[in-house]
This record gives sequence, C-alpha cells and structure tokens, in this order.
Amino acid sequence: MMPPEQESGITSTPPTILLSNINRSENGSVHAEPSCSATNNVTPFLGDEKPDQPQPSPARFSLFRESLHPVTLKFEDVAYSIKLNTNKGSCFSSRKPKGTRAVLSGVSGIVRPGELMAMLGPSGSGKTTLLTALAGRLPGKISGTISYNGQPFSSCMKRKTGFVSQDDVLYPHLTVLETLKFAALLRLPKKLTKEEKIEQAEMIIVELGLTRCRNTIVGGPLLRGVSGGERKRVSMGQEMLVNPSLLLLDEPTSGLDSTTAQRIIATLRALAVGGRTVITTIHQPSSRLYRMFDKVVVLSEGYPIYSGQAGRVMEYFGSIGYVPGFNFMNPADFLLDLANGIASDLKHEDQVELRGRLEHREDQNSIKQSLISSYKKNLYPALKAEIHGNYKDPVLSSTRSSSSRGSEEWMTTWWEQFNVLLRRGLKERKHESYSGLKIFQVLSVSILSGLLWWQSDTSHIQDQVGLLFFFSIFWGFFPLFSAIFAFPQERPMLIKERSSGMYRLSSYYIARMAGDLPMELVLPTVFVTVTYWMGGLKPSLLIYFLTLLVVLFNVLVSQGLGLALGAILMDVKQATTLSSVTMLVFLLAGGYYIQNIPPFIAWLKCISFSHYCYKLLVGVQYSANEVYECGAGGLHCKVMEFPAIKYLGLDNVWWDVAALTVMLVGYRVLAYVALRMGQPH
Ligand SMILES: Nc1ncnc2c1ncn2[C@@H]1O[C@H](COP(=O)(O)OP(=O)(O)OP(=O)(O)O)[C@@H](O)[C@H]1O
Repeated sequence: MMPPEQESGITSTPPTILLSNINRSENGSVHAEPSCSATNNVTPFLGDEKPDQPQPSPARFSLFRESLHPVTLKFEDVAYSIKLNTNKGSCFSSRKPKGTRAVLSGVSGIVRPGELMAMLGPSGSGKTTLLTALAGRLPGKISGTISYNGQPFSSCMKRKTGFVSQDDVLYPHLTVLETLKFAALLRLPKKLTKEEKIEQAEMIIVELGLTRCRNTIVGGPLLRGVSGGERKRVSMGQEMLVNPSLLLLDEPTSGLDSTTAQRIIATLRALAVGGRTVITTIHQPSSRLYRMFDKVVVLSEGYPIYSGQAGRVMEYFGSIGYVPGFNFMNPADFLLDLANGIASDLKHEDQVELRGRLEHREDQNSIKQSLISSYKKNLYPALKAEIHGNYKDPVLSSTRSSSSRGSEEWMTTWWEQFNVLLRRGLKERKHESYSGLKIFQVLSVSILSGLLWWQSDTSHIQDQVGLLFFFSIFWGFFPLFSAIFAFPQERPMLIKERSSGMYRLSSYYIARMAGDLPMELVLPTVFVTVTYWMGGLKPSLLIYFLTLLVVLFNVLVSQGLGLALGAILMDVKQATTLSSVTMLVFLLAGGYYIQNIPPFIAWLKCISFSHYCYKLLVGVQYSANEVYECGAGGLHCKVMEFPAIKYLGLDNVWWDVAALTVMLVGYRVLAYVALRMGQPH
C-alpha cells in the first residue's frame, strides 16, 4: 500500500530550513517521523529573507538546541460542557444556570513530534475549545484524558508549550523588535545573558521574515502598525522564542491572503519537521495547504467525524459511502461540507447498498448523525488502540514535578521580571501617560483655577478653604478614573503571559505600580505648583511642600482605589459607574458642603479619603492662633472658629495620616488579591 502522502499526491522533498536542520544535526533527541516530509514548492518564512539581509549563521542557533523535547500528545474522549445562564442584562435579574450545553463530545486523537495536525470544522464546531483544552488553558472541568508523553499537563509542560491565540494579544505601541526582545528577556532562561536573549529575538525576526518591519510599531485596531500577517508572525515569534516542543495555534491564517497563509502553514510545517508537535485550527484551507497537514481532526457540532491521517480522508469517507461530486475537489471543502451535513456534491456509487444508504440521508442532521456513528464504529476503535498502543512516548527531560513550585519554576528572577516589565510598561504607556491631551487637561484646569482664585487671601477664607477642598476632590477623581482602566485593559495580555508562565503576578503588579508612579506624581505636582502660587495660598515654601505632599498622598490612595475597583470588577463600565457613585459620596461627605450631617450617616466621612486629605490641607494651611477678617470694620475672628474649619476639628492630624496610610496599603493589597483570584493558576 502506498504511503498516505503519495496517495494524496504529496511530493516528499525535505525543505531546506535552517531551524529544522540545526535541530536535527545538533539535538540527537529530536524525533522525526517518516511522514514528516514536506512539499518542496513552499517557501516558508524561516530563512526567507533576501540575500542582502543578514542570515542567521548555524552557530547562532545553538541557543535553541537544549530546550527541544519531543512531545506526544494524546487525547481521548475529550468532552466539555458550558453552563447556560439567563442573562437579562440587568443587575437585578437572576442569573440561574439554565442547564449545560455540550461543546465537545468524545473527541480523540494522537499527534506525535514531527507532525502537523489541523483541526477543521464549521464555525462554532468547537475547534478553539479543543485547542485551548489541549493547551491546558481551558477553565472548568474537562472529561476524558489528555496526556503529554503519558503525563498530565504540568507546569513543566506549560513552559514547553507555545499557544498563539486567534486574536493577537500584543502591545500596540511597541515595535516588532521591542515586542520580541521583551518576550525573550522574560521567557528565556536565566543562564543566557541579556545579549544572548536579544540575539535570539533578532534571529526570530530574520527567521520569520520580519526584518523589514522590525522597527515598525505593532499597532492595533485604532493604531496603524504592521500588517495582519506580520502581526500574526510576531505572535508566532513570541512563542517560537522559547522553542516550544508543543505549538498550538488558533486560526493563524484567518484574514490573510492565500500566499501569506501558505507561507505561515509552511513555517508551521517546517517547525514540525524540526521535531515539534504542531496543532492548528484552520477555517478553510486550500488544497495546497491541506497537503501540508499530517493529521486532521474534523468536528461537527463538537462531535468528531474524522481523526487520523490527513492523506486518508478520501479513502475513509469513500469507504463509508461519501465521495465528492467531482474528482479534484479540495479535501478541506469536502470535509467542511460533510461536517455541515451537506452531501449534495456526492456522486452515487455504483454499489446498490451504498446508493441505498445515500438516498436515505435526506436531511443534514441525519448525515451528521451517520458520520458520527461511522466514526465511532470505524475509526474510534483503531484510534483507541493507537492511543493505548505500544508506541513508546518520549520522556519529558525535566524531572521537576507538576506540583513543584518556588523560585526554580521561573525562567528569570523576580528582579529581572520586575525590571523588564517596568521598562516595557514605561515604553508602552508613555504615549498614554504623557499624552498631550492629559497634560493639556491638567494644565488648563490648574491655570483656570489659578485665575478663578487669583491671589485670594484670608479675607476670603471661604474661597481659600474651597480651593483646598477642590485640591482634594480633583486629585481624588482624576487618578481614580485613570486607574480603573489599568487591569481590565491589560487582562488579555496578563492571562496570555501568565498562562505561559512568563512572570510572577507580584513582579507584574509591583512593576505596574512603579511604572505609573512618575506620571501620577508629575501631573499633580505641576497642578499644585501653578494653582498654589496663583491662588494666593500661604507664600511659604514649607507649607507649599506640605500641601504638595498631602495631595500626592491623596493621589496614591485614590489610584489604589481605582486599581482595586478595576481588578475586582474587571469591567470598565461597571468600575466607572461604581467609582462615580463612590466619589460623589466622598464629595458630599467630605465636610465642605454639609456640616450638619445626621449622626447615623456621619460615618461616611470616615471612609472618605477626600475628607482626610481636605482636613490635612486645611491643617497645613492655617495655624491655631491665626485670625482672619470676618466682617466689615476690620473685625477679626479666629480661623479655627470659621464654621467649615471648626467642623473639621483640626486636632489629631496623625490619625488622618494613619487613616490614609491604611487606605494606601489596603486598597493596593485588595487590588492584588482580586487580581490573583482572577488568574489562571
Ligand atoms: N465560555 C463560553 N461561553 C459560551 N459559549 C461558549 C463558550 N466557549 C465556547 N462556547 C460555545 O461553544 C461553541 C464552540 O466554540 P468554539 O469557539 O470552540 O468554536 P470554533 O469551532 O473555534 O468556532 P470559530 O471557527 O468560529 O472560531 C460555540 O457555539 C461557542 O459559542
């Protein structure tokens, strides 16, 4: 019998791909299956740069060779259900589960090192869900078994797995080089020097044909950057950096022209030939692309209708009575039609028995049912035997157990992670933090308030106290509303990077805090400086500095609350609504507008950081024996007797400092805990 490649007309000339050659020559452990040959008419991105561009020398690939460990992935009877909720879109509507819906049912397969497996099926058939389950990233209970070299998914396996999601989760303001450089610094082992890690990133750029756009920003939906295909390759590059033994990609070709799609699949093919296990979902591959797959799994509404050699599909479906209507039909189109329950292109076989069977398949559901039962009857037993067969799984070289935790588990030290994340955050967010709009906003408000309160003195104490209250409110609102966006916006990136074990949550969190600090402190400093001196507050450097200090303290507390609300709700809309209500309560209970609050609700001021800030600002501005002009005819009154100040009661300022300190720490701890609870483990 002919090998499947020949049956499906595939020519078998190994591609000249640097990466696979190096792996094969330098790493004896790489497993190459006989079926790993590739078509010879495909130019993958690996090493496809023009001759005048620097080509990676084989010696430079030596960084790669140690971490490739062949992985055989087996999955058997994988099933997954989602809970259905009633969602009436109201906070008050009940969200009781309405039952469950099966997304995957009894899917099995086996893919070995050196093989490229494709998952095909109509939209919504469960491809992404299966891929995510195989990548060990699917939350909830999955039934069936998924094993990696005979073992369950572990933290060790996590680091050997590359996962490229359908949506490219990348920082839009970083260039291609920066994106890959930061990923290299975070993901490559600490035994490599910084220069070696950067060299690795440069190498990936050359390999993936990204040299021309290495200094172009990645971009996003609202920011023009590299093209869709280039962005996809950057995502792939981030995963290839760690030389994953198992690479999973969700629709890497969607939205790309056929040539680019072809080159991406050729790149995957080349990576598989180099000894990796590669699995990809794909929507509608051309027959040229289809020929590059070794294995295919075809899903129909979560049920498998085929799982096995890509070159044998026609033979199999022919054997159960399904043959395409014309001879040169793209196998992928044929499979998708079948998965949709469409058999209109089928030409009836001569055999009476088969014809009879075909004529009875009138509607799509019965075709699907028939295909599912045929799979169970004809394919599943052989597949099961193969999964449980005598094939000896390669052994994962790492001796670390899945439960082992601690510093050994991380590729880089806490400090390195913090450093890289801080630099990356500053680079990515400098556009946002130092945006002209934000600076204009703060400057215009400060100048306007400076003009409104122009050289006010104690003869207008009511106005001065109002200015101090405005300080506390403006610098309560502004940082709060900036901070609530932080974690909801970064969530996809955090999930992606934490799922591949790139860094600790604590290093990310502290780096985020530290990265926000400069801007959080610069803008209020500018504001206070302008408004303080224009507004005619006490012309004393000491009092000015103390005022600034109190405002900065307030900013940090308010930012902490914003971060906590964002992290708890992880939804900008909800967090913004809650923040508005909170700040309104703080504004009213702050002690400026109302001084006769009924006792049963007076406690509100105790939880208002604006109240403490306002109290401290007034305490700093006025001394106990100070007097002000309180009426016509030069009448002087004690400042402490002024109703708004009297209400505040300026004694025990250290209690106010202590309250703000508790809030400063408390909100940030709360934000961290909320973030940790929402994290994949
Ligand atoms: N968390 C979830 N909540 C609700 N429905 C879900 C969830 N996850 C998956 N589904 C549903 O499960 C089905 C399979 O989804 P999946 O994304 O795996 O399909 P797919 O084959 O990858 O589709 P596509 O090709 O369009 O990306 C869909 O009907 C989807 O709506």
